[in-house]
Amino acid sequence: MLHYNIVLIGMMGTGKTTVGSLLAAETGLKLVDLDQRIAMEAGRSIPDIFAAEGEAYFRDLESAALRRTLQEQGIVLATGGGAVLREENRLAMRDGGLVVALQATADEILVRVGEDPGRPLLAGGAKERITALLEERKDAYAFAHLTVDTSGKSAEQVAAEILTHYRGS
Ligand SMILES: Nc1ncnc2c1ncn2[C@@H]1O[C@H](COP(=O)(O)OP(=O)(O)OP(=O)(O)O)[C@@H](O)[C@H]1O
Ligand SMILES: O=C(O)C1=C[C@@H](O)[C@@H](O)[C@H](O)C1
Ligand SMILES: [Mg+2]
Repeated sequence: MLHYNIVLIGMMGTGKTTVGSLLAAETGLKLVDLDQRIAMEAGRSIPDIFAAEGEAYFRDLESAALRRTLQEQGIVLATGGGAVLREENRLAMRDGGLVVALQATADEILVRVGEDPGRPLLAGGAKERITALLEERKDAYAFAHLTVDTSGKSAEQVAAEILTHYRGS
């Protein structure tokens, strides 16, 4: 098999954690959620890190955690929505596993995440922020080996689609 790890990328609310957990259950790979790992290692929540230290500090923690995590084998890695922003991260992901981008429309993302205060980058108008971030980041998500449109599909359908590719890769 060419790729052992599966790396899920995509905007907030595209289903990385949900689909990642289904993939882990189906394959026996271990689910690692990068946001959860960063928060656990820092001993505080992601909104707290953003508020106290700023986004650049969070991105440094994220890059370091990503690099370390990708040294593991046999994982499904659900990354944070902005983990693709740095080129070094994109290269590490492509080297580290089958990179799958999950896509959804801004309207669908809004329904899924609501006005969640746990997502600092959506503060001050979730719909506008989601639309702007999707536009800003569309090139950054395009490096994936596989892109799956999740609109109108259940998380189970999305996971099944990914597994077909994973098993054939
Ligand atoms: N294919 C889907 N169809 C409908 N709802 C979904 C789908 N996938 C996930 N969801 C729901 O959308 C919400 C967000 O999903 P999830 O937390 O998995 O996204 P995420 O990509 O991990 O977001 P974040 O980047 O913020 O961690 C959850 O309530 C989840 O149940
Ligand atoms: O899209 C983003 O930039 C983010 C997404 C979340 O997963 C977290 O990593 C954090 O809230 C930043
Ligand atoms: Mg998640």
